[in-house]
Amino acid sequence: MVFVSECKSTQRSDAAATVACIKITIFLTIFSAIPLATCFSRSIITGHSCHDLPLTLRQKTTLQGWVQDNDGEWQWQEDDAPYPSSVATSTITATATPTLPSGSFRPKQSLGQNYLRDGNTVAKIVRAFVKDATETLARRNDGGDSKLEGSTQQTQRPLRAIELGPGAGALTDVLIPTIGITNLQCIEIDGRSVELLSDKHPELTIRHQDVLQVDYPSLAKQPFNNNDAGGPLSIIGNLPYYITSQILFALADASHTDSIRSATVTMQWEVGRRIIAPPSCKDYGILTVVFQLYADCSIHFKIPPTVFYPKPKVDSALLGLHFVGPEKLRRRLVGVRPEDLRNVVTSVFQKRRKTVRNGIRKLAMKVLGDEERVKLFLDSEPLPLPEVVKMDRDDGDAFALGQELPRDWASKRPEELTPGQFIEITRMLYGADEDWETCPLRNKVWRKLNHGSNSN
Ligand SMILES: C[S@@+](CC[C@H](N)C(=O)[O-])C[C@H]1O[C@@H](n2cnc3c(N)ncnc32)[C@H](O)[C@@H]1O
Repeated sequence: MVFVSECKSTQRSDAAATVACIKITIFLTIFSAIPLATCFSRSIITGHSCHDLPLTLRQKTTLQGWVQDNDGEWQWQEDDAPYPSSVATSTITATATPTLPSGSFRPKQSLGQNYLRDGNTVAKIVRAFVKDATETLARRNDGGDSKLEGSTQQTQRPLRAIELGPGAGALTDVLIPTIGITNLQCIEIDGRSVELLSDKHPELTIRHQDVLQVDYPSLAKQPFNNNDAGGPLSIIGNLPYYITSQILFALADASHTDSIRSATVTMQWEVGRRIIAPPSCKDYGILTVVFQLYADCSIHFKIPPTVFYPKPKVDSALLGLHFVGPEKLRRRLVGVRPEDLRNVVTSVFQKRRKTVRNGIRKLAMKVLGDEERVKLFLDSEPLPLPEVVKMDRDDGDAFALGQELPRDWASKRPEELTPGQFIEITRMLYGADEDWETCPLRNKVWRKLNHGSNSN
């Protein structure tokens, strides 16, 4: 358009010049549309977002990653896209589900408050939650009557649900008649929501608390009602996206004690893609390695911005995470300590464009102490697989099938290695507990040290 108006401003009467001008305009229009069209068609075919577009053509996001603080402790730096400003209230119809109390209840962007306003989506999320929670119990083959690690209590009920961030109760209102009010507890930081929900559902237990400070193992031991003796929890939540990764890492840690069995949670679409990414994909990273090791993960469905108030600029996903639990996790880790694995994956993914050799060198120096030993480690052949992994591999277990390291493992890029292969690298660098069946799984490995209770 700019080009056309410039052409007009010359006011040339020469017809040939005008025709040339129009041709150039058409050419430029087509030319500038090619990258967008390519990206659009590729995203339809592959489902991938257009990460490789220049920043001018896509939304700018903050960078993610692990950063080491002054104490040498790794901290996860959130990468979730900043929340866009609220859409004008006038564009939201009065029939939205649920309605927020008029006047006083303005969504707080700082708390990631994007409320569900579509009854169908609410119903789909609750259905997916019930499916995840019951399937996980069935997968473990124990009908839910298992003991929590470190507890003598038996669970009586298969479903004890925790809703994270209930807000004005869009999900809560449907969960209560579905699973029963005494089988549900909510955790919410916003006092306005706590008051609103307490008025609406006086019998509901709502914990006025920061979700990042929840001590899941002790929550799992507490009975929810008179017929309950405590037991594993099933999580549901339309999460506040600004702390998605931190919430998920806390759940992974809680699965060490079998305190959490399943999680059915919304998240930014791109974060969901990272969790389910296959190796050699640009979405593959720390979240992938951790959650494909700790859980069976799937995306239930994509959620458009239009079902939220205010509308976020990003698409969302509903994910189902079925935690494998301490027994299977120990079998997969074969004596490797999760904290050692964390050090390895955070080191190499900090330098994801470099080879594993370059990404792990500094950590190897810290662990092994001298250059010679580091060189030996980096040049060494993979260890023979532990017997239990061979057995699982022979049984066709998908995780074990991907565990063997290639001989040139050190010259691979981090995203080319499977979660099982990261376990093998960690075993080579740190060694592993011989008695893998009882190897300790600490309370805090993936979550931040200042989150949750101080026990470890
Ligand atoms: C995306 S909204 C979901 C609200 C409601 N469940 C819905 O779907 O309409 C996220 C909710 O999490 C709450 N929240 C945000 N940060 C929190 C935190 N650190 N601890 C507990 N709740 C938090 C917000 O106040 C809000 O109610």
